[in-house]
Amino acid sequence: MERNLALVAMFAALIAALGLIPKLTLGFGVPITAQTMGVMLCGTVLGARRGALAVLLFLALVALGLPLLAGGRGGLGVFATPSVGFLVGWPVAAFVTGLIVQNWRGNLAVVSAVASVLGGIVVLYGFGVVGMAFMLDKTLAEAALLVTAFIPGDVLKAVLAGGITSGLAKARPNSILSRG
Ligand SMILES: O=C(O)CCCC[C@@H]1SC[C@@H]2NC(=O)N[C@@H]21
Repeated sequence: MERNLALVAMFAALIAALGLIPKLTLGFGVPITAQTMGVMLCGTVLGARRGALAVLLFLALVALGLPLLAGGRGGLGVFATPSVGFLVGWPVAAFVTGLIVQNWRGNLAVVSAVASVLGGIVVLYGFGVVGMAFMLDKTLAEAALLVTAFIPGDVLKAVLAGGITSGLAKARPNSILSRG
């Protein structure tokens, strides 16, 4: 129990730490950020439930005003930006990513990378597109076209998440809760 809580807090802190890497804000107001890789890692390492909880804890701290989003942003205002769909989708992305890793045996690096693509890109972009269409007053098709700008970076993050998860499993097998 205490160990679960500590790991959830540690991964919320990991997402915050990845926010120290400078973001690149695109013309339509949603940044390219390394924090998405933290969301993927929450799922691949902690599994569905604990991974989603870590992301929810991170978002709760952001909502309370802590400047933990890349570029030092925080507060309820960030949920009224074109990023809102992605932010709402982050816990779901971690959950789906974790669910896939928990249920799919096979090479951990490959499974984690593929799970990160499915949860952290396919599912997450669904939320992101709806949020962007709403906030930017665009059609779903127009918003979907805009998010393609994130694909190369996010695929790279998914591959990195796979490698990091597999490396962690070799160094500290007990830390991989998704394969418990
Ligand atoms: O910091 C924010 O405003 C939230 C950012 C949400 C960014 C989304 S997550 C998926 C896609 N990949 C990125 O690198 N950025 C977007």
